[in-house]
Amino acid sequence: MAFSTTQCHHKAPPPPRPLPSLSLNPPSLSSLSFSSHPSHHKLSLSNNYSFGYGKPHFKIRPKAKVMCVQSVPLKVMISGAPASGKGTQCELIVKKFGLVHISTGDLLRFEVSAGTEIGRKAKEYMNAGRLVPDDIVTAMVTGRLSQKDAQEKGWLLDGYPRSFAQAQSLEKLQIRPDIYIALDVPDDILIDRCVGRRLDPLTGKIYHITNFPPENEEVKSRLLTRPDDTEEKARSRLQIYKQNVDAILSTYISILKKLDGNRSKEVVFEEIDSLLTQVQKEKSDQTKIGQ
Ligand SMILES: Nc1ncnc2c1ncn2[C@@H]1O[C@H](COP(=O)(O)OP(=O)(O)OP(=O)(O)O)[C@@H](O)[C@H]1O
Ligand SMILES: Nc1ncnc2c1ncn2[C@@H]1O[C@H](COP(=O)(O)O)[C@@H](O)[C@H]1O
Repeated sequence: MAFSTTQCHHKAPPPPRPLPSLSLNPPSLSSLSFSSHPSHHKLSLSNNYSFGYGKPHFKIRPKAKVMCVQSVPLKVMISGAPASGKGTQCELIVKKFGLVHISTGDLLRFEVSAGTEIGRKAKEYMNAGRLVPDDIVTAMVTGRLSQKDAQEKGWLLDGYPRSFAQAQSLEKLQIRPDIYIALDVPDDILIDRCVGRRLDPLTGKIYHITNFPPENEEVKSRLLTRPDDTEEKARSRLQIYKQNVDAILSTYISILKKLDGNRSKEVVFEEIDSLLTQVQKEKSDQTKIGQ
């Protein structure tokens, strides 16, 4: 099959709200206003209410609290080497759980294609398959996590943290996921997945020339290749991943779930689905107990 070799700077369409006010300074904790306290999820009628004029002749004394239990937003981190299938699983997770997908790679590609100051700084690192400096990425992620949609619907962080320092930045802001999913895939498979990866700039869908070929000629004709998906750059990204992974995992060891990512995407998703459903249930049970 002949595939387009056009290079792209987009893995997905631009984020719902572009980030024009991205600053290189991370927002302070107070401006992030993360709150998952159970009391914020209930409406309590604890007062007595009287109706009528003069001496009240009708009084309501609700004995029970009236509660409005909302589903508790999930906070998920997904990690793994380049091309381990994070983006592919995120498409499926978002469809089922409605979380806000925050991919640092996508955010950076958006900045690059928009020609912003951040994009100009990030481009040389990305094209060389190196990590973009922490201060740039951390400001971008914390800014996005603090937006209303992510706080209300829950979030799915993909591609961050990628270094111990990045993990510590989130810890300092008390931003912790409920679960940390790590996809494990052998090196030779990762390289093949990188080199064969193609992206649809229109839908953001991720394809592979042999594993997931496009549905028709129209889609095929518009597929793009990421500039950092050459074998050489993929190997460099993999090496950087290996240098950092243990230190990052140590931060999330208590909530770490390691999964075999070298199975069909449907089978991998089945396992993720069951883990997230379990976490969601535990969170919602805890909220009910807290009320
Ligand atoms: N379970 C799977 N089996 C076979 N191929 C897969 C599987 N999951 C994803 N792929 C393919 O592997 C390639 C990389 O997938 P994807 O973009 O989801 O990885 P990623 O972890 O998000 O990568 P990166 O960190 O480099 O952005 C794509 O071409 C995708 O179609
Ligand atoms: N968390 C990150 N820290 C530094 N650099 C990053 C981070 N996330 C993404 N990048 C850069 O973007 C490319 C592509 O990322 P993908 O997650 O593979 O889409 C990556 O190689 C870094 O240069």
